[in-house]
Amino acid sequence: MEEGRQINVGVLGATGTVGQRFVTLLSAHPWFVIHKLGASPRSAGKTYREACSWKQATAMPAGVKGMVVQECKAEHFADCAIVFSGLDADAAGDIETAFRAAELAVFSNAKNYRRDPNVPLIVPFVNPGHLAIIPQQQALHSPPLHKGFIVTNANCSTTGIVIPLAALERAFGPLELLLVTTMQAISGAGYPGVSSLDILDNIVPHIGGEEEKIEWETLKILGGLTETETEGGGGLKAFDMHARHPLRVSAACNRVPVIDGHTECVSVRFARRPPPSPQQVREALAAFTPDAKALGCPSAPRYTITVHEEPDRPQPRLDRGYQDGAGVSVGRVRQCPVLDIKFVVLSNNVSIGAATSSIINAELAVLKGVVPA
Ligand SMILES: NC(=O)C1=CN([C@@H]2O[C@H](COP(=O)(O)OP(=O)(O)OC[C@H]3O[C@@H](n4cnc5c(N)ncnc54)[C@H](OP(=O)(O)O)[C@@H]3O)[C@@H](O)[C@H]2O)C=CC1
Ligand SMILES: N[C@@H](CC(=O)OP(=O)(O)O)C(=O)O
Repeated sequence: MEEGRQINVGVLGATGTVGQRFVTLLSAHPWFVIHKLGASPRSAGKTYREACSWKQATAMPAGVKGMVVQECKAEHFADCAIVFSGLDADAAGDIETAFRAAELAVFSNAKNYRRDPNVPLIVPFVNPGHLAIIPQQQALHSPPLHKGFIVTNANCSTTGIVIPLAALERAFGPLELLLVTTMQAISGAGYPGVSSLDILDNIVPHIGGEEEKIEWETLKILGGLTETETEGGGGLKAFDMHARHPLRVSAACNRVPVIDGHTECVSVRFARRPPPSPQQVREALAAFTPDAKALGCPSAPRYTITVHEEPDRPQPRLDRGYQDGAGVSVGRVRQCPVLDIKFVVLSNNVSIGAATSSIINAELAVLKGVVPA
């Protein structure tokens, strides 16, 4: 990335929970400059200040207050090199496809294209190599210039766990079994989210579709790209989740009365015997240095995984704001009498679970030359 170079970006769904986090982070970004904001037809034509019910702890950035919110039509965003999407999933499918067809680079939080074998599902500290599928996606979906593409990031609960899981696989080889129980914040449901009468003084032991997403997304992210022979003879890359990754996953998801920050209790079994000790696991987690850090992504946190020694950490209220929510916190690493090792993960669902991941994915794409700098 050329020194001092600025890249125009747009934010779709800019008025929502994730969109507001995008706006906050991008307003202070060294490369990306917010050029356009988009939301539903209900908000289009209003200034951002009028359209948005601002829920961030910091003030709305001065530079966006007077910007006029656009309808999410590609022609309004034609002069953006990158578009970040915090769109509601009901709207994201058609809009993101239209933006890709209009030759735009889309970095999406929505679930719609995560399963598509030609769309990378990227957690930036885990599988940036999956950006390699983009030329194939462009050839299929982005004629005539082959410039447009969609990159998705993962479900927020998946993101929180795959970061420590990737660190463990890098140090100790493949994982065989994973059991995870989540305690997910209300902000994960967007704004206005779960009604107060449902969530105060309560726990809701069901989040629609969440367990299935954790179970398959983990395999796509930790799995690899494989070459398959096509009729014409050329090698075609594809995500071959199950064949590549031996892991079996079971997730149980709960909504709890916490505003931000998903807490997850994880137990794992390693394929290699004997398994590592809790102390070896702590050291491997703390030492984990992802490519995003080595390559110099400006939004990568100093510590990807913070390992707590205190017996009562991590906690959402105390740990979700550390490093602006860009890393994950792990604690209570101990022996599991049923599998091998168990621990607790805390991740900020709106930051590393959503907007921060998308932004680092875009930084990686710029540094790797996928998006021209
Ligand atoms: N919250 C979280 O922790 C996480 C969320 N996600 C995903 O990110 C996406 C955004 O989530 P979140 O911010 O929580 O959701 P919100 O409900 O808070 O925001 C949704 C946004 O989508 C816009 N929108 C709704 N309908 C349309 C439409 N027809 N056309 C254009 N824009 C529309 C809304 O605009 P308007 O204000 O005008 O209605 C708003 O800006 C979702 O797909 C979600 O699943 C992923 C990971 C974590
Ligand atoms: N379902 C998550 C947030 C979310 O929107 O996930 P997804 O992007 O996978 O639909 C939660 O409620 O905490």
